[in-house]
Amino acid sequence: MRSPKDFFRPLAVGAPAPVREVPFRPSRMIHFFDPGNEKMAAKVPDIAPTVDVLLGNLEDAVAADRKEAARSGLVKVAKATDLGDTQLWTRINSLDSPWALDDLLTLVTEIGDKLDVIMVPKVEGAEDIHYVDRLLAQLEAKAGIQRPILVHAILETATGVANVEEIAGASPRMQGISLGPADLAASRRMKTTRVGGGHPGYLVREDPHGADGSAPRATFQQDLWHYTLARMVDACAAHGILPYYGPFGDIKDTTACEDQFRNAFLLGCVGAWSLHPVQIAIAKRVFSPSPADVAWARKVIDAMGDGTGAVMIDGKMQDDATYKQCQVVAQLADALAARDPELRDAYAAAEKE
Ligand SMILES: CC(C)(COP(=O)(O)OP(=O)(O)OC[C@H]1O[C@@H](n2cnc3c(N)ncnc32)[C@H](O)[C@@H]1OP(=O)(O)O)[C@@H](O)C(=O)NCCC(=O)NCCSC(=O)C[C@H](O)C(=O)O
Ligand SMILES: [Mg+2]
Repeated sequence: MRSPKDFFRPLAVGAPAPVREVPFRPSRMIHFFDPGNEKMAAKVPDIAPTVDVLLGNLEDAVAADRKEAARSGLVKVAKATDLGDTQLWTRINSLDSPWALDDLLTLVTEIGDKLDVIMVPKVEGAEDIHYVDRLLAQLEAKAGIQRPILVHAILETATGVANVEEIAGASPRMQGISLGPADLAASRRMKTTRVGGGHPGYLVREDPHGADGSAPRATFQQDLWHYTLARMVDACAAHGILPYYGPFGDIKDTTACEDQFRNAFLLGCVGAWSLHPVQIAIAKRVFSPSPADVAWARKVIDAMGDGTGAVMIDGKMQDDATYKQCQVVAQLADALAARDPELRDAYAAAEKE
């Protein structure tokens, strides 16, 4: 094992120095598109300004005989399009596939200077990240890339969940982790065939009640993903990287999509995947704190002065801990407002009320 002192050393001569802190860049929605699908790729110039992250997907949902078309399509899109301050990510094929190596070789050498983050699917342990880490350093050095490409892992196998803490801390390149509920369900042999979301059979039932115990008993659907998401959020927070909910496959059920995204937001996630244009606005709405919450957070911060002690505001006790909670909301609002003028105006208006 290498010395902890070497953690921030480049893994290849001539590769850029690793980042010491993951930069927080708004990433409320990671918008998936198939770069080999000409119709979808043609929409990129219009979609890019409406999303925080545009992701060229090379893995699942791209048919085996379209893998090369997707890879070369992404190179074409990246070279031809000015994405402004929208981030460009890709999801490469899984490390046990015959395509992953060529994905990395082609993308880093051809468009490495435009790629912000590489999403790696089906990560099972730190060794998967170490493999990608070294290879990226070699390719960055070869291509003369000036800043390190970051790595994002998808948590979508039972082994990956068991090792989530070591995955989160495996490399300074680690930018974040997303939940992949479809592959995870298969890996765990769960009996849901959905991509995220709940299941009507996963519920708790009210105790028997009524005179003879036969009154109708209410049931309450439970969240299949709560345990994994909470574990993932803790692992990410402990290692200073960013957690994301992943995909919601029932495109038509925008209400349940919004609920799933909001649960993730409240639990600590900074974004989710949008698979279809209709999910972009949902993610934007959910992962931006509401103007009322931001105004409240600023009110508490102002009232708390140096952030110590206790005060009462509108009947609610505030102290050092609520001050920190409010700072989380206010700092997120500042970062989003810097990118999103509409949001900036909404936050400013709410503060004046
Ligand atoms: C899901 C889709 C296949 C649906 O596509 P389609 O049937 O074409 O839907 P619509 O007719 O409603 O589309 C309307 C127009 O919008 C364009 N479109 C659709 N999706 C996108 C998109 N993502 N980006 C840009 N443009 C998009 C259509 O081309 C239509 O255009 P027009 O005809 O001109 O009006 C499709 O949305 C899709 O393929 N989405 C991405 C799917 C994907 O990436 N899946 C992989 C991620 S989820 C996953 O891998 C699981 C995870 O790993 C886990 O394990 O949990
Ligand atoms: Mg998957």
